[in-house]
Amino acid sequence: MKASDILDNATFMPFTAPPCSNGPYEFFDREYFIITYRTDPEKLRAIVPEPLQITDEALVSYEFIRMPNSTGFGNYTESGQVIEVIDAEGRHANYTHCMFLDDFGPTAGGRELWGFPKKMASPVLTVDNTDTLLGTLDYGSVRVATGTMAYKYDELDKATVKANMEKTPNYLLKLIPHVDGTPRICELVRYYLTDVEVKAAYTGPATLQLFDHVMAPVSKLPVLEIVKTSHIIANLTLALGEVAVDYIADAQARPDSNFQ
Ligand SMILES: CC(=O)CC(=O)O
Repeated sequence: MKASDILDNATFMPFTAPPCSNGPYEFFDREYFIITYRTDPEKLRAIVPEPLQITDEALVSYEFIRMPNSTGFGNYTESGQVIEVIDAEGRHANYTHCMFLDDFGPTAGGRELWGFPKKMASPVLTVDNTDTLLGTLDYGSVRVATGTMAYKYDELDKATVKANMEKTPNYLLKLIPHVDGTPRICELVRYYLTDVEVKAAYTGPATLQLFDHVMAPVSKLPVLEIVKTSHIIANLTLALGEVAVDYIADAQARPDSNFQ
């Protein structure tokens, strides 16, 4: 195979059977169950990368997301934690801390393309006992998260939900090592959700329990108080990302730096 042929198709590995398509990445009936809670600000400060800053409220959204119908990634579920932050431009933004999926395609593609911090596990989002929205996350045989919410309790304004989803910048810390183990890509990546069509949006009383697991340490951001909840069904496109900060280039440009 010629180098030019490799470069023409150099996206995901394996080269001859990539785990996902090259996009666009559209989601139909994407269902979110989100429980936003207050946590320990010192624990957040220790993990949020600069120039992002935590908010005074120290909020984390624990999310269960069902994606029954996506282009390029399949039919899958994910669960994890997103931290509310202020970005360098002073905007309210999201920083994805960890996500656990049951589908290899978006796990590999999400890591390699945008830098989503995804691992494989077993999340479930369902309606239980007819009246309860239930989200669970198991890592191997161990339960690490359980969320419950009253099903379709109080309706939210769909236009407000759509506006918030589209205007909020989302950030990721993309890390890809060089073959010698040193950092090759170390970037803060920004992406947006586009073409959002909100089909249903509800809020209601909820509970969230997080349990200790060394490989899925969601309980390291403890639940102090639940402050808001939502259950949203929407069609949307996950847009490609842009590099907000290149930490390696910035370090190399500093005159006092010994980072090569
Ligand atoms: C790649 C993805 O799967 C993105 C997402 O989690 O929405």
